[in-house]
Amino acid sequence: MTKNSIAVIGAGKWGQALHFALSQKQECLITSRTKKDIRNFVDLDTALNCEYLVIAIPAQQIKQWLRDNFVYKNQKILVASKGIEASSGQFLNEIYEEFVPSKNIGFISGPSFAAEVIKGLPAAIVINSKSKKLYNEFEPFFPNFLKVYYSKDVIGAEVSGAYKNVLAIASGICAGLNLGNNARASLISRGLVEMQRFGKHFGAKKSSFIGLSGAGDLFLTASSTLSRNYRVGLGLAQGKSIEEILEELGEVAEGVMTAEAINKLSQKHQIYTPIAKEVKLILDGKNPLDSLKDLLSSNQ
Ligand SMILES: NC(=O)C1=CN([C@@H]2O[C@H](COP(=O)(O)OP(=O)(O)OC[C@H]3O[C@@H](n4cnc5c(N)ncnc54)[C@H](OP(=O)(O)O)[C@@H]3O)[C@@H](O)[C@H]2O)C=CC1
Ligand SMILES: O=C(CO)COP(=O)(O)O
Repeated sequence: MTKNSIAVIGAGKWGQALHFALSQKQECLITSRTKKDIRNFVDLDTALNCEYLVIAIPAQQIKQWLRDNFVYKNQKILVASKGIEASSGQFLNEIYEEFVPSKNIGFISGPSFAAEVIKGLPAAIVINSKSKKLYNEFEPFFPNFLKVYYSKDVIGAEVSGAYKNVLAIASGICAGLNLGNNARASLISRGLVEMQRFGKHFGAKKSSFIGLSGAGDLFLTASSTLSRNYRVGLGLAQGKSIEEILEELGEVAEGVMTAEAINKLSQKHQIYTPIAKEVKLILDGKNPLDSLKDLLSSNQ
């Protein structure tokens, strides 16, 4: 293993933005499934030899990717994905811990559109890890335009990052149906309470939901057309099928599969998650306006 070296794995939108950011103060390698014309693009074996890895592969693909490709050599890992595996209902920290000890794993959270990070615009993010040492080692790699905070609340960050994508779909639907700003603000703030309730069940700290990881990322994603998940919601409001929307998008919208994961977990653990439930019903074909009426009307 090459000491003090860093690589990004997954050269999609977020992987490329993180690679840009992490290349400001030192050399940062990057690799991906598909070979790309990016500076310092290397093969996977070279990347896996780095001491520090940042992995930006969509949540639904992580387990298989780790099984097929990952070789643990005591690397320290930052997980950049935001989602919950739908087939198993497993959180990403549970999946990663089968391959890497938890002291070597951290999660990036907070409001951070790749399109802005790759322009060097300022943002604040959080590294969430059981190990403060891991944060101390990763933090100096980040450029000045990214302020990096530390939190121990791995599950709080994971639930926030994943859940806000589902709520962004709901918010996009509300906007697309022209139900007004009042309705959308109600939905977002009730969504914040809903994701906090869900997270609390799995041991998340309440404070994570009012900070950058929770409210910060939710407000960002649920109010901007830069968000893919929000745009999925706009498409659903126009009556497009989810297949058509995802085809047009050509990038991952984690909220789609995470809605399924949350519904699975809510049923199993009896957690009240009405917005995630309606998003899943809409994805399965329910009329979006009927759903929003069911969520927002006083006589329901
Ligand atoms: N975009 C953003 O603003 C942010 C995204 N995130 C999160 O980061 C994660 C990645 O998102 P993003 O980069 O934007 O998504 P993109 O759709 O832009 O890219 C996803 C990348 O994942 C790779 N990939 C897909 N399937 C596999 C697989 N089976 N095995 C290996 N690699 C695979 C692809 O690599 P290849 O091209 O080489 O085939 C693809 O480029 C998501 O969880 C997202 O929620 C988090 C914060 C911000
Ligand atoms: O997580 C994000 C910003 O923090 C990106 O959101 P989208 O995946 O909806 O574009």
